[in-house]
Amino acid sequence: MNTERDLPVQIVMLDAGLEPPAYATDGDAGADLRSAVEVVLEPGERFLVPTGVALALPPGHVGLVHPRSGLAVRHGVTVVNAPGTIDAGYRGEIKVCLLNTDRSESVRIARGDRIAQLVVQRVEHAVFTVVDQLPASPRGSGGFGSTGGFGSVEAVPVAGAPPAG
Ligand SMILES: O=c1ccn([C@H]2C[C@H](O)[C@@H](COP(=O)(O)OP(=O)(O)OP(=O)(O)O)O2)c(=O)[nH]1
Ligand SMILES: [Mg+2]
Repeated sequence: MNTERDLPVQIVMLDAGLEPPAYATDGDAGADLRSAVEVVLEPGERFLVPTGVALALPPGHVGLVHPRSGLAVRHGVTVVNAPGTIDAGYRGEIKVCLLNTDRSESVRIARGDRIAQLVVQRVEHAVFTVVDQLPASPRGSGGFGSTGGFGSVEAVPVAGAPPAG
Protein backbone atom coordinates (compact mmCIF):
# COMPACT_ATOMS: atom_id res chain seq x y z
CA MET A 1 0.00 0.00 0.00
CA ASN A 2 1.34 3.42 -0.86
CA THR A 3 -0.70 6.14 0.79
CA GLU A 4 -0.04 9.35 2.61
CA ARG A 5 -0.28 7.30 5.80
CA ASP A 6 2.81 5.25 4.98
CA LEU A 7 5.53 5.62 7.60
CA PRO A 8 9.10 4.85 6.54
CA VAL A 9 10.79 2.55 9.06
CA GLN A 10 14.35 1.32 8.70
CA ILE A 11 14.86 -2.34 9.56
CA VAL A 12 17.85 -4.62 9.74
CA MET A 13 17.37 -8.31 9.02
CA LEU A 14 19.62 -9.92 11.63
CA ASP A 15 18.55 -13.22 10.10
CA ALA A 16 18.82 -12.73 6.35
CA GLY A 17 17.11 -16.05 5.69
CA LEU A 18 13.77 -14.78 7.00
CA GLU A 19 11.20 -12.68 5.20
CA PRO A 20 10.96 -9.13 6.56
CA PRO A 21 7.85 -8.15 8.54
CA ALA A 22 4.93 -7.58 6.18
CA TYR A 23 1.25 -6.77 6.18
CA ALA A 24 -0.67 -9.83 4.97
CA THR A 25 -3.26 -7.70 3.15
CA ASP A 26 -3.76 -4.02 2.39
CA GLY A 27 -5.32 -2.26 5.30
CA ASP A 28 -3.99 -4.61 7.98
CA ALA A 29 -3.00 -2.91 11.20
CA GLY A 30 -0.31 -5.43 12.11
CA ALA A 31 2.76 -6.53 10.18
CA ASP A 32 3.48 -10.18 10.83
CA LEU A 33 6.66 -11.11 12.67
CA ARG A 34 8.31 -14.48 12.04
CA SER A 35 10.09 -16.90 14.27
CA ALA A 36 13.82 -17.23 13.67
CA VAL A 37 13.90 -20.58 15.42
CA GLU A 38 12.08 -23.84 15.71
CA VAL A 39 10.67 -24.45 19.15
CA VAL A 40 8.16 -26.76 20.79
CA LEU A 41 6.05 -25.18 23.51
CA GLU A 42 4.75 -27.67 26.01
CA PRO A 43 1.41 -26.96 27.72
CA GLY A 44 1.83 -23.92 29.95
CA GLU A 45 5.35 -23.24 28.66
CA ARG A 46 6.61 -19.86 27.51
CA PHE A 47 9.59 -19.06 25.31
CA LEU A 48 11.25 -15.84 24.21
CA VAL A 49 11.22 -16.23 20.44
CA PRO A 50 13.71 -14.22 18.36
CA THR A 51 12.32 -12.69 15.17
CA GLY A 52 15.58 -11.83 13.42
CA VAL A 53 14.46 -8.21 13.04
CA ALA A 54 15.76 -4.97 14.49
CA LEU A 55 14.28 -1.61 13.59
CA ALA A 56 14.39 2.08 14.28
CA LEU A 57 10.96 3.56 14.83
CA PRO A 58 10.74 7.30 14.31
CA PRO A 59 10.57 9.32 17.55
CA GLY A 60 6.98 9.69 18.73
CA HIS A 61 6.05 6.16 17.70
CA VAL A 62 5.78 2.80 19.41
CA GLY A 63 5.63 -0.76 18.14
CA LEU A 64 3.10 -2.97 19.86
CA VAL A 65 3.62 -6.73 19.61
CA HIS A 66 0.17 -8.28 19.47
CA PRO A 67 -0.77 -11.97 19.44
CA ARG A 68 -2.21 -13.49 16.27
CA SER A 69 -5.81 -14.52 16.70
CA GLY A 70 -5.44 -17.67 14.60
CA LEU A 71 -2.66 -19.02 16.79
CA ALA A 72 -4.66 -18.09 19.86
CA VAL A 73 -7.87 -19.76 18.74
CA ARG A 74 -6.36 -22.87 17.16
CA HIS A 75 -3.51 -23.55 19.56
CA GLY A 76 -3.99 -21.35 22.63
CA VAL A 77 -0.75 -19.53 21.85
CA THR A 78 -0.57 -15.94 23.03
CA VAL A 79 1.96 -13.27 23.94
CA VAL A 80 2.60 -13.18 27.67
CA ASN A 81 3.12 -9.43 27.88
CA ALA A 82 0.60 -8.56 25.18
CA PRO A 83 0.95 -6.12 23.73
CA GLY A 84 4.72 -6.02 23.98
CA THR A 85 6.17 -2.53 23.82
CA ILE A 86 8.91 -1.71 21.30
CA ASP A 87 10.35 1.64 22.26
CA ALA A 88 11.34 4.02 19.48
CA GLY A 89 14.88 4.05 20.82
CA TYR A 90 15.23 0.26 20.90
CA ARG A 91 17.74 -1.06 18.40
CA GLY A 92 17.96 -4.66 19.56
CA GLU A 93 16.27 -7.71 18.10
CA ILE A 94 12.52 -7.83 18.51
CA LYS A 95 11.62 -10.86 20.57
CA VAL A 96 8.23 -12.32 21.32
CA CYS A 97 7.43 -14.01 24.62
CA LEU A 98 5.07 -16.73 23.42
CA LEU A 99 2.98 -18.76 25.84
CA ASN A 100 1.16 -22.01 25.17
CA THR A 101 -1.98 -21.69 27.26
CA ASP A 102 -3.34 -25.05 26.14
CA ARG A 103 -3.60 -27.45 29.05
CA SER A 104 -2.88 -30.63 27.15
CA GLU A 105 -1.46 -30.03 23.65
CA SER A 106 2.08 -28.97 22.86
CA VAL A 107 2.60 -26.75 19.83
CA ARG A 108 5.49 -26.68 17.41
CA ILE A 109 6.62 -23.35 16.04
CA ALA A 110 8.67 -23.71 12.87
CA ARG A 111 11.34 -21.31 11.73
CA GLY A 112 9.65 -18.75 9.48
CA ASP A 113 6.21 -19.15 11.07
CA ARG A 114 4.32 -15.93 11.63
CA ILE A 115 4.04 -15.77 15.39
CA ALA A 116 2.88 -12.26 16.24
CA GLN A 117 2.11 -8.94 14.64
CA LEU A 118 3.65 -5.53 15.06
CA VAL A 119 1.29 -2.56 15.23
CA VAL A 120 3.05 0.78 14.87
CA GLN A 121 1.30 3.74 16.45
CA ARG A 122 1.95 7.33 17.39
CA VAL A 123 2.31 7.99 21.08
CA GLU A 124 2.22 11.08 23.23
CA HIS A 125 4.99 11.83 25.65
CA ALA A 126 3.37 12.74 28.96
CA VAL A 127 4.79 15.50 31.11
CA PHE A 128 3.61 14.62 34.60
CA THR A 129 2.61 17.34 37.06
CA VAL A 130 1.87 16.47 40.68
CA VAL A 131 -1.31 18.21 41.90
CA ASP A 132 -3.39 17.95 45.09
CA GLN A 133 -6.68 17.24 43.36
CA LEU A 134 -7.70 15.95 39.96
CA PRO A 135 -10.43 17.59 37.87
CA ALA A 136 -13.89 16.05 38.35
CA SER A 137 -15.23 13.62 35.74
CA PRO A 138 -18.44 11.62 35.20
CA ARG A 139 -16.61 8.37 36.05
CA GLY A 140 -14.72 9.62 39.05
CA SER A 141 -12.89 6.77 40.76
CA GLY A 142 -15.37 4.10 39.66
CA GLY A 143 -13.80 1.21 37.78
CA PHE A 144 -13.36 -2.55 37.68
CA GLY A 145 -16.97 -3.26 36.76
CA SER A 146 -18.49 -0.24 38.50
CA THR A 147 -20.85 0.33 35.57
CA GLY A 148 -22.39 -3.11 36.13
CA GLY A 149 -22.58 -6.41 34.34
CA PHE A 150 -20.00 -8.52 36.14
CA GLY A 151 -20.94 -8.33 39.79
CA SER A 152 -19.38 -6.36 42.58
CA VAL A 153 -15.67 -5.63 42.65
CA GLU A 154 -15.77 -6.37 46.39
CA ALA A 155 -16.33 -10.04 45.49
CA VAL A 156 -13.03 -10.24 43.61
CA PRO A 157 -10.21 -11.75 45.66
CA VAL A 158 -7.09 -9.59 45.70
CA ALA A 159 -3.79 -11.16 46.68
CA GLY A 160 -2.48 -9.73 49.93
CA ALA A 161 -5.70 -7.91 50.78
CA PRO A 162 -7.15 -8.47 54.27
CA PRO A 163 -10.37 -10.56 54.31
CA ALA A 164 -13.50 -8.52 53.65
CA GLY A 165 -15.51 -7.45 56.73
O1 LIG B 1 7.56 -8.03 23.54
C1 LIG B 1 8.59 -7.32 23.61
C2 LIG B 1 8.72 -6.29 24.54
C3 LIG B 1 9.90 -5.57 24.57
N1 LIG B 1 10.91 -5.84 23.70
C4 LIG B 1 12.13 -5.02 23.71
C5 LIG B 1 11.87 -3.69 23.03
C6 LIG B 1 11.63 -2.75 24.16
O2 LIG B 1 11.98 -1.42 23.80
C7 LIG B 1 12.51 -3.33 25.23
C8 LIG B 1 12.07 -3.04 26.63
O3 LIG B 1 10.74 -3.50 26.78
P1 LIG B 1 9.90 -3.15 28.10
O4 LIG B 1 10.03 -1.70 28.42
O5 LIG B 1 8.53 -3.71 27.92
O6 LIG B 1 10.63 -4.06 29.16
P2 LIG B 1 11.15 -3.73 30.63
O7 LIG B 1 10.93 -4.95 31.40
O8 LIG B 1 10.54 -2.44 31.12
O9 LIG B 1 12.70 -3.59 30.37
P3 LIG B 1 13.61 -2.28 30.27
O10 LIG B 1 14.07 -2.04 31.64
O11 LIG B 1 14.72 -2.67 29.33
O12 LIG B 1 12.77 -1.16 29.72
O13 LIG B 1 12.50 -4.74 25.03
C9 LIG B 1 10.78 -6.84 22.76
O14 LIG B 1 11.66 -7.10 21.94
N2 LIG B 1 9.62 -7.56 22.74
MG1 LIG C 1 10.76 -0.58 30.09
